Amino acid sequence: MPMANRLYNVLLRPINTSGAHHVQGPRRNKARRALVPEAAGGAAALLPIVQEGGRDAEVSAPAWPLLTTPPLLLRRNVMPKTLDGQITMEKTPSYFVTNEAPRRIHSMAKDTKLIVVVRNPVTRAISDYTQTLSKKPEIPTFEVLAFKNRTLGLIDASWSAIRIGIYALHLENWLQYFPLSQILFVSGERLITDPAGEMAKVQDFLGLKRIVTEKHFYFNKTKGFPCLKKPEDSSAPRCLGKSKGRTHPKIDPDVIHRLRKFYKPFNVMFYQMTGQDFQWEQEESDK
Ligand SMILES: Nc1ncnc2c1ncn2[C@@H]1O[C@H](COP(=O)(O)OS(=O)(=O)O)[C@@H](OP(=O)(O)O)[C@H]1O
Repeated sequence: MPMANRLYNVLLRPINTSGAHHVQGPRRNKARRALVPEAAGGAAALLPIVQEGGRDAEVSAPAWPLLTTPPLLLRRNVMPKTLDGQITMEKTPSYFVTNEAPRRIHSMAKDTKLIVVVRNPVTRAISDYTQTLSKKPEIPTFEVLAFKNRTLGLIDASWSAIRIGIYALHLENWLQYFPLSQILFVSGERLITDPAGEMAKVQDFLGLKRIVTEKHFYFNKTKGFPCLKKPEDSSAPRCLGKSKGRTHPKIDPDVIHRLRKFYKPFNVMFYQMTGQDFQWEQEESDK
């Protein structure tokens, strides 16, 4: 591995339900670490930090799982060594909702920085469902899965697509081990409307130079999302893959309304816990 003033090893393992990035160093007492759980909010959209950072700062992106293979054999043993001034990132979507993840990560590296990408939990649930539907077209409709008893309006909070969006519940678990100051919450909505703005926050949080800026993005009309501009040494601009930014099925507005009501108290709790208002109540419609 080449020596460099700044070198980021990024461990990526997208699953699309929630995600995490881990930044760790070789001599553990000195090197920087960050771990980033997210909740199907678009963690992959943070990749420009790796891609562009890599161009200026030698980034390598091997794919290593971290916590998903039990026991956590402390993956740092298999993660690449990181030198002082380097950052190793790890992204495993299920971290945020895995009960034992905070304790394990804390025992491995308590100075790990966490980045959580969150979006409106109603949209997140539909996105999650859309992803499953693409792999298993025979599953029941969203409207059927969302309820324990539709007549009574009883939401099925045990369905993972719904449960993952109860962010306050999951965050409580993380706060037993990590202070809020060690966690950055990225808005999945702003990641789409203002990718450079969210990226600036991420870079500041990680103590990086703002390498990824507005000049790196453009809005791709065909994709319907921001994409990275064509790099000088490449022929094609880079959008995220086909599995990111799928068209969602049309969901019964009444079901959307009930889900919004269901999530509201949890969202409010989440805003209070994080000190950030994500304004999910103000959105008029979901995709
Ligand atoms: N730039 C850009 N391009 C495409 N998609 C974008 C982008 N920024 C955010 N998003 C949103 O990311 C959503 C998918 O995120 P995931 O959580 O599945 O990503 S990951 O699996 O954790 O990497 C994906 O959700 P869906 O629209 O439901 O597919 C997008 O809304």
